Amino acid sequence: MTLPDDRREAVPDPIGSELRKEAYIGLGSNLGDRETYLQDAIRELGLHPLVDVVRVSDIYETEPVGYADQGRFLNMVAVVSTTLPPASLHHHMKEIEDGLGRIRTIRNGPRTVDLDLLLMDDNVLDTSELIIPHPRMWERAFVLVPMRDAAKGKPHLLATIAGHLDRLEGKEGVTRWSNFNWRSVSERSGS
Ligand SMILES: Nc1ncnc2c1ncn2[C@@H]1O[C@H](COP(=O)(O)OP(=O)(O)OP(=O)(O)O)[C@@H](O)[C@H]1O
Ligand SMILES: Nc1nc2c(c(=O)[nH]1)N=C(CO)CN2
Repeated sequence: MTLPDDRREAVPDPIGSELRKEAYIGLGSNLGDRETYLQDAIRELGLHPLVDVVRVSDIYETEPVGYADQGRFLNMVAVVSTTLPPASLHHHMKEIEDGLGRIRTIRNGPRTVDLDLLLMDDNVLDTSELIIPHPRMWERAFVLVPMRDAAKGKPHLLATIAGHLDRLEGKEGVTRWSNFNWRSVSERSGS
């Protein structure tokens, strides 16, 4: 059935695009095979039926911040498109961390893989489990430098990132490590 033009907008979107949001997720690893942990985490993010990985940054090697006596991190940022509410997306991320062997010891300490929910469109949330935007993201060059890659084509967000980066110290501790290798991720998932 075709509707007259003036009625088309009233038809509900069958896949719920009005609920679809873009979420920025920061990933970090400084134990074991760091690059493989990042690739596995990205692959597993996209295995959820309601989560699509739509963009990824390059991978950066970064000096540890907060607790210095640990190895260098690899950090990157992924953007997912999802209809999940924030708490459910966060739950999915925690399951990935646990599945990839993350053991919580000291705050800011070494980890196989850490996933932080940075932004979810313009959502603002402050619960005991989840704060969005992530409360420390704007002061972390290891987040903002890769986020700049993932925010390509989003001028407003890019300007905000650039404003924070201008004021930040420690950017020299963030160096490009490699492209993110989509191919090896899809090879491992058999698609
Ligand atoms: N936006 C968010 N993303 C991820 N975790 C969050 C967020 N907001 C609050 N949290 C909470 O922060 C708690 C500590 O997280 P985590 O163990 O990853 O800390 P950390 O990585 O050592 O330090 P940081 O939080 O500074 O990155 C988690 O239990 C989680 O519930
Ligand atoms: N370079 C770097 N430093 C950190 C990181 C991280 O991902 N990269 N994560 C932390 C806690 O989330 C603390 N310090």
